[in-house]
Order: sequence, then C-alpha cells, then structure tokens
Amino acid sequence: MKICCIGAGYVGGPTMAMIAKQCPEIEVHVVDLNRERIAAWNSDSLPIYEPGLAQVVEEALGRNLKFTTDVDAAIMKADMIFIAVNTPTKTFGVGAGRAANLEFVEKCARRIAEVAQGHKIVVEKSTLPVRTAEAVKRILSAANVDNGATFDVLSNPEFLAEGTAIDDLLNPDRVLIGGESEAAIKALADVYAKWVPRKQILTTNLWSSELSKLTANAFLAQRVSSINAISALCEATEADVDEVARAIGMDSRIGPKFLNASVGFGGSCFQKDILNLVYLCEHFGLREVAAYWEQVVLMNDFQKRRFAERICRTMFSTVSDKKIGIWGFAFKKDTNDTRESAAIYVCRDLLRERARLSIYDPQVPEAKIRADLIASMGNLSGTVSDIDRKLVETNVTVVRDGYEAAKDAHAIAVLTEWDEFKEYDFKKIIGTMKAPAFLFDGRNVLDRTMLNKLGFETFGIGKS
Ligand SMILES: NC(=O)c1ccc[n+]([C@@H]2O[C@H](COP(=O)([O-])OP(=O)(O)OC[C@H]3O[C@@H](n4cnc5c(N)ncnc54)[C@H](O)[C@@H]3O)[C@@H](O)[C@H]2O)c1
Ligand SMILES: O=c1ccn([C@@H]2O[C@H](COP(=O)(O)OP(=O)(O)O[C@H]3O[C@H](CO)[C@@H](O)[C@H](O)[C@H]3O)[C@@H](O)[C@H]2O)c(=O)[nH]1
Repeated sequence: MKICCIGAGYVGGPTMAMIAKQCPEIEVHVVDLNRERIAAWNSDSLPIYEPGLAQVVEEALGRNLKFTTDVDAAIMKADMIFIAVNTPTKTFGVGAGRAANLEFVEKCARRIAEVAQGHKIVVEKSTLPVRTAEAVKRILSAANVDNGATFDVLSNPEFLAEGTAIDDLLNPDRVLIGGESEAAIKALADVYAKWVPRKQILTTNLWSSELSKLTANAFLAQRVSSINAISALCEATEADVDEVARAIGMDSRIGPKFLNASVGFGGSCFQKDILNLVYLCEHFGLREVAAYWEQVVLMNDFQKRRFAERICRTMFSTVSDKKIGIWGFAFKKDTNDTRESAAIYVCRDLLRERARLSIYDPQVPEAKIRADLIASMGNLSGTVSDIDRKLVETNVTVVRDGYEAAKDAHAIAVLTEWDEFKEYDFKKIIGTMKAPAFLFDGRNVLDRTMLNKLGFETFGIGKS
C-alpha cells in the first residue's frame, strides 16, 4: 500500500509520521507546495514544535516516510490520497469572515483528477463543511473521463490537539471514517487498526462524519466559553471559578475536562470551525441555530477584551508608556502555533492604549510575534496604517526569557500556560519590577497566595 498526503502542516506532518511509524510496510509520501516547510521536515529543525514528534519522524524518515514537493509523482503512485490542506475562514467575497475557504481543497481534488490513473481512495482529512465530499466527488468524476481513473471518497476528520498531538494520535478516543464504499472504509480502517483497537474505529455515512468534526469543536469551544462566562460572574460575586469548575465537573454528566477558565480560546480551529457552522446554519435557513453557536465566539471575544480592559482599569486606568511583561504568545502551551492566540488580541488592545510590551515565548520566534501584531492592527480589508505599524515597531520588544520581560515592568500578564513560568524565582522578579507590581494571570497557573505574600498585586480569571 502507498499513501500520499497533500499538506505537510500541523495535521499532515504528525498524522502521516505516525502512520509511517506504526505501519513500516506502508510507503508514505507527504507533499506540499511550500518548499521551505518540506525542507524543514527533512532537516533537524522541524517546522512544528510538538513534544515527541521529532522521535516519531526520525524513526520513519528515509525508511517509509518521505517529505517532498513532487505532488504529481506522489499522487500517481498512491493507492490512498489524504487531503490535509488548510481550510481557513474566507476573508473575501460571499461568506467572508464565516465560511471556510475551500480553494485549497478544490485545487487538490483537481490536481488528483488531472494526474491520477487507476483506482484511488481519496480521504478528506481537512476539516470541511458538511457535504463537501459531494463537490470533491463531482470534480473527480468529471475528470476521470479522460484518464479512466476511478475514485472512492472518504471523510476521516482529525481530532488531535496541538501540544498533545503524538499522544492523541497514538491513543485516539476514536477514529472516525465516513464513506459509502465498504471496501474503501475497510482499507482505511485496516491502516489504523495496526495500532488503534477496532472498537474505537467508528464508521458512519459521509455527511455524519463531516458534521461530527465541526460539532465536536463547537461543543469543546462551547465548554470553554461557558466557564469563561461564569468567570466574569465569579469576579463580580467573590465566587472562585476553579472551585465552581471542580464542583460541577464532579457531576459525571458534566465531567471535569475542558473547564479551565482562561483569557480566551485560540488556535486555528475553534473559531474557524464554529463560524463555518454558523454560516452553514444560515445557509440552511436556521437563523436561531446560527445565533446560538455564534454566541460561543462572541463570548470568547468578550473574554479577551475584558482581560485587557481589566489590566488598564486596575493600573489606575492608564497603561500609556507603562512597561508590561507578556509571558507567552502561543495559543496554548507546548506549541509554536500562534493562530488566533488570545495573546495577539490582548497585546493589540494594550498597544492601542500605548503600553510598552516586552514579550517572551519559549517557542514563538520574534518575527512571527511582530507579524501577528502588525496583522492584528489591520482594518477589515487587512490594511495597516503607518501609525499602527510604527506602534508595533517602537512599543514592542521581544526578549529571551520571562525575567527580562519583567525587568522594570509595571505589570506581568501571563497569556500562555507554559510550565516554566511556575518554576520562576518570583522573589528575584519582584525585586526588578516597579511598585506596585501587578501580575495578571490569564491562565490561573501561578500560586497567587505565594505571590501575594511576596508583595505582588495579583489578578486571576474568575477570581475576585
Ligand atoms: N492544526 C490542528 O491542530 C488541526 C487539528 C485537526 C484538524 N485540523 C484541520 O486540518 C486541516 C489542516 O490544518 P493544519 O493546521 O495542518 O494546516 P497548515 O496550514 O499547518 O498546513 C496546511 C498545508 O497545506 C499546504 N497546501 C495548501 N494547498 C496545497 C496544495 N494545493 N498542494 C499542496 N499543499 C498545499 C500548505 O502549504 C500548508 O503547508 C485544516 O482543515 C484544519 O482545520 C487541524
Ligand atoms: O479548559 C480549557 C481548554 C482549552 N482552552 C483553550 O482552548 C484552545 C484550544 O485548545 P485545545 O482544544 O486543547 O487545542 P487545539 O489544538 O485547538 O485542538 C482543538 O482543535 C483541533 C482542531 O480541529 C481538534 O482536532 C481538537 O480535538 C480540539 O481540541 C486553547 O487556546 C486553550 O488554551 C481553555 O481555555 N480552557
């Protein structure tokens, strides 16, 4: 069996590396148009920071795993072709700001249709709006007239979370395969069955599979927005959000996971997928359903805005020319990914109040931080004014550790829950800060009792 995966990103790279590791008899080719990314996969410095990934790649690379830009050759050779390209929110035209941009998926389908010969199983790995497989099938069947190729289309959405991708791939709660052809479903199920127990391999029809992915993300994000909504009420009433989360989480019907109040959810998926769901509901005339799910995103926007406002209000209603140390820029710990990171929006709001930011993240490079902040300043069409560009240039420094970020600062804001922050020497840190030394913990990861004893004025999410 030969597999080709189009898209060597956060999903395509780790997923295919895991298949290659677990199935040495399968030849896996991961292809991408992005030459730099492919070169990085073939180097010692992988394009993605993910605990345990380097070892998995190392085991299979050169044996049965190959990263290449030769898309056509890999398509031609493969029995099974995964499409794992990006499906970002559209920024233009009909559905801008909501619908998924399916341009890249369609291009893959057209490329496959153009070069494929014989029979191929095409697997949707990207997260897609329900009924996308219909379009993929039409594109494939329209082209196969010329070259005699035949296709089965499957939906096999990916549920890995960044930061825990390797463990999620090794021990998935379930693998979901949607399709019409029993033989194609069996062929894909047999690949996963090399390491995933059969009872965890779930098969459904195509549309249920596509919709389950959007639904899973909507439910997960809804939990975060729900606990974040309660965090605002906790701050007003002296209830403690962690105590509330523990109390409700012990109800087995609710469960304890995904109830960490935070500065807001980020990542490339939650917002994009919910907005896509909202767009679909509107498309099918389900206005109330659309409004219900949209509220999850609106609550998240409120949470991010509320955090920046609280910093300003607490610091005597002005942060202008004050130095704020920012700890963490990635959307969660153990990843270098900053897509939709809450840190971007909190920093943008603080910059608009003319704060001076000293930013530290253990995995995100300076150029990425600056590019994200400049982009966040853009208007609807993405244009950034010279004043805003200058603001990022002059008021942002990116430093090598949290100590440097805190030096001479009026405040620290924890925006990502990196473990190393808990190990810092806070006695040393407060000695280098301006008094009163404010600390805003947007992740509730630091020991506030200890910090208060040292003299910090601390604020947590959902803490009075
Ligand atoms: N990031 C996650 O944790 C995660 C988890 C589950 C599902 N998903 C979904 O998986 C999909 C991919 O996400 P990602 O985070 O890996 O995206 P990504 O942006 O990291 O990677 C996508 C890659 O596809 C490549 N690409 C685009 N068009 C191409 C083409 N025509 N030919 C060859 N290569 C092409 C891009 O160059 C890019 O490297 C999305 O639909 C996403 O919603 C993501
Ligand atoms: O209790 C919680 C849990 C998460 N978050 C935040 O929510 C965001 C998303 O976290 P997480 O879901 O762990 O990471 P992702 O990599 O975005 O993974 C989600 O999105 C992927 C892409 O679709 C799916 O495959 C995964 O199943 C789904 O968990 C991050 O900013 C987290 O900090 C919280 O604030 N509180």
